[in-house]
Amino acid sequence: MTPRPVRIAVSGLGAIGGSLLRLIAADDADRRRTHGLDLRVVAAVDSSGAIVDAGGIDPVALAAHKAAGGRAVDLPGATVAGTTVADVLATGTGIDMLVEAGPGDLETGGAGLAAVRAARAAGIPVALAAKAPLVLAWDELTGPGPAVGYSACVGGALPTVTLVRATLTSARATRVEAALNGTSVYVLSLIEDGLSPADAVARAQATGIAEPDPSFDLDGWDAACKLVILANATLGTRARLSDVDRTGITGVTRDDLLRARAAGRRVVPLGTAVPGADGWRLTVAPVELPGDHPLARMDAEEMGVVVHTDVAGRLSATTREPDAVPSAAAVLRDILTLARTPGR
Ligand SMILES: NC(=O)C1=CN([C@@H]2O[C@H](COP(=O)(O)OP(=O)(O)OC[C@H]3O[C@@H](n4cnc5c(N)ncnc54)[C@H](O)[C@@H]3O)[C@@H](O)[C@H]2O)C=CC1
Ligand SMILES: N[C@@H](CC=O)C(=O)O
Repeated sequence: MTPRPVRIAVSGLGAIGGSLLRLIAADDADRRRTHGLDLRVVAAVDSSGAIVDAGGIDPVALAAHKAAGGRAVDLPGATVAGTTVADVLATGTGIDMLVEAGPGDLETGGAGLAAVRAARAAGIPVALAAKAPLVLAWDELTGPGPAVGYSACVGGALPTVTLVRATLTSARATRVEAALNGTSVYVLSLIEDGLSPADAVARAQATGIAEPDPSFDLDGWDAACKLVILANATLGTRARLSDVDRTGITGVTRDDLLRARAAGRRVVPLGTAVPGADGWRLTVAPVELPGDHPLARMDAEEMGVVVHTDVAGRLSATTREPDAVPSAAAVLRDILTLARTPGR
């Protein structure tokens, strides 16, 4: 059977967008036969503006152009189409799916939330890497209308929401623990190894996992976003960012890390959800865990989640992600899932 075309607009062409372009380019004939889809990038947006090509933009050329520091609007042969996803949609270029992988704006949702809204208003499903739109507009984006995939928003390639939901089908969570900010795990580990905090952050940025403004990671905002999304998706609650009691990792010293290690313990940047009389209590903070805790055994490049339940035991899962590629793979997973959803 001929693979069905899926025409994709990618907004945000950095670590995630660039990795996704390469994964799409690597989607060879064998893989297309397996999943039955022919992924084509027909629009791309970065901070310079938007480009469209109904016949398909070469993902390898665009990824290489961006990696070399180029702007999307300067891609040779590209047709410029304004500056936003709404501008792209107005050109009438057929778009089947939006990938939103631009920067997060936790105040207003910024261009990311506007892009998601424009796509959904046009009947187009969205695969999100950016968390801010979901955190700010959970009910809207998970309510009626085109589907929104957000696998990459909750721990890279770890299918966190799927695993926790499946576990809680027949059980109640008594406590959820999530170490889902890879940058914080990595930075603490490098500091423990003797690097200065500044050098550790620079190394995290070089891998592509850190946010452009590292305070988003180090001050616990990213972990708080992930905890809010996980709680809303799996715990039957409607949490907001302001519900999270948040402490970042900047106060943790090498001495703290070594003292914990010498006592057989480990300092882990942890998001925690605990049921209380008034609903779920959500906390993000560096926590000293006993050495045999599943999240204390993670290495520098791992993230993980642990769900303690009443009758289904203790689920724990981790993922090792040295760069942004696994998160881009999670976006690709959402693209394929959304495109194969009946009714599309
Ligand atoms: N890097 C990672 O490992 C992961 C990142 N994310 C999220 O994915 C998003 C992208 O992350 P990265 O690729 O690491 O960031 P990045 O900083 O490497 O890339 C951001 C891209 O967005 C573009 N951009 C800026 N303003 C824009 C606008 N108004 N419209 C469209 N594009 C615009 C920039 O030109 C750049 O191409 C962020 O929201 C991040 O939180 C999610 C999972 C993992
Ligand atoms: N900055 C984030 C990237 C993924 O969401 C992290 O460090 O985990």
